[in-house]
Parts: sequence; structure tokens; C-alpha cells
Amino acid sequence: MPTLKFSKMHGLGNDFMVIDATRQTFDTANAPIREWADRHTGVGFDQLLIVESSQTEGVDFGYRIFNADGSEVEQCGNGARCFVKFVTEQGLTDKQEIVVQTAKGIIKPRLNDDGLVTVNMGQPRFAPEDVPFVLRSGEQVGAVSYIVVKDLDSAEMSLVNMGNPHAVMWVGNVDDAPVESWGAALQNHQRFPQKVNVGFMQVVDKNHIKLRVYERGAGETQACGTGACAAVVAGVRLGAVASGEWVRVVLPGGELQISWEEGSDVMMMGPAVTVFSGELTY
Ligand SMILES: N[C@H](CCC[C@H](N)C(=O)O)C(=O)O
Repeated sequence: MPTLKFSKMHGLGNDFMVIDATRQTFDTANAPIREWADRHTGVGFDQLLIVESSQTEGVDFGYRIFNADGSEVEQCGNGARCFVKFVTEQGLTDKQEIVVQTAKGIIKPRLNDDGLVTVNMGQPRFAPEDVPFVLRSGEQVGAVSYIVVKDLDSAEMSLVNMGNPHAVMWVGNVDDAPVESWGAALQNHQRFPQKVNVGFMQVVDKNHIKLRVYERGAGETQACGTGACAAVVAGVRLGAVASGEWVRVVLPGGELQISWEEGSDVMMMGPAVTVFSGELTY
């Protein structure tokens, strides 16, 4: 039976099993990811993060992400902060800022002297085919938001791809937002062919929002980094949130700082925590 060393980490309670696949052999094809994700009989996590070597010029590491349901996905913002802390703690790099290749692009996490992590999360995309989102005939392609119908209900949603798909609903109060009903329903909605992460955003003021996220493949999490990025981008495009300034994003697990202006990369800043290291056989 192969043994595997791992670290348990989290970003504001969004938690991860992190595996160094640069110094140990790890084949995802045979890994019982859903079993390991179980919070009673496994390690317990929202996502599994895999650190890989990169042969690409200018790229320091590869970064693969699997949700608790076993689905492989394109991006994980809280995971990116844990990624740079992990490779630093493990002695895999002596750089403060690293260049990381994910399934859908390049991100640049930087470990700051104060222990917080700043990540350049790249540019958001909005075209329906990029989200992806199935347009209805007559819908305006460049719209900032779309009306999505669910059963006898409908909601206005802003759609943002941060490497992974996000739908953001602007609500009056996150505490009584329809997180479970709309979050779960949109995973099987025909207009989201690759499912979607669903954010519920309350705008406190132009530099402060509250957010809850029902994550694709994991359910509601304590925090979602790409979800926080998507919410600020949606808020800026709706004219409700400050453009080009740090915006406080308060999630159930804590606070991130996000900044974005039209045409630029999204910047995210927040903590990353190592909880314990472990070893298992499988
Ligand atoms: N559930 C997401 C992946 C993890 C994103 C989240 N944990 C973050 O911090 O960005 C998806 O299926 O696209």
C-alpha cells in the first residue's frame, strides 16, 4: 500500500488537503478523493490541492485542484494562498512571489512579510461562452447581469469566470439569502453546463461587502477566494462597489481584501494557515 504525506491547511475556514507531488509519487487516477474528503471517516476538506513540478519556462509550479466530490476544477483562490505558504514551509522555493500554472491560467501568489498572502488572480471573463452560460435568444451578450429562472422563481445574476464559473446574486441581507435553494439548484440548471459557484452578495458600502458562497462540488463553504473576486468584479460592474480600491469582503470564515478595475487583473489579499501534517496509506 503506498503511503502519502500531506498537510491540512485553510484559508478563512475553506480547508484543504495539500499534497507535494514534486517529492512523492501521486497518481490522482487511483486516489480515493471523496473518501479522503469525508469529515468523519477521512481527512476532511473542501478541496484537495496538488503541488506539481513545472517544465514551462517562467513557471515555478503546477497546481491541480479537486473538489470534495472528486471533480477537478480550474481555480481556487483560498487554495492559492495556502499553496505559496506550503511550498515556502516545505522548502520547495525561496521566492516570495511564485508563478503558478492552473488548468485555466497563471496566478502569482506572494507571501508578504506580515504573513498575509497577496495573489494576482488574473483577468475576469464575462462572455457567456467563457462562463459558461447558455444564452436565451434575445438576451444581450454584453449584459452585466441576466435573469435566471428556477421553478416558479427568478433572480438577477451577474456572471463572472475567474478561471472557474461564478454566478453572483445581489441580496439585501446575506443572513437570510436563499443559499441552499439557489446554490444547489444551479448545479443542475441547464443554463450552466459546467455547473457554477453561486455567490450571495450584500453591499454594506462601496468598500465593504458581505458574502456567502455555495461552491460547486463542495456546498456552502466558510470562504471562497474566487467567489470573493467574482463578487467584487460584479459589484464594480454594477456600480455598487469601488473600482480600483481595496474592498473588504466579509465571509462567514473571515475577511479578504479584493481590488479590481475594468481591464486589469483581480488582486486578492488574505491569510493562509497550516493546521497539521499527516501521513496515510491507500
Ligand atoms: N468549488 C470551486 C473550486 C474551489 C474554489 C474556492 N474554494 C476558492 O477559494 O476559490 C469550483 O468548483 O470552481
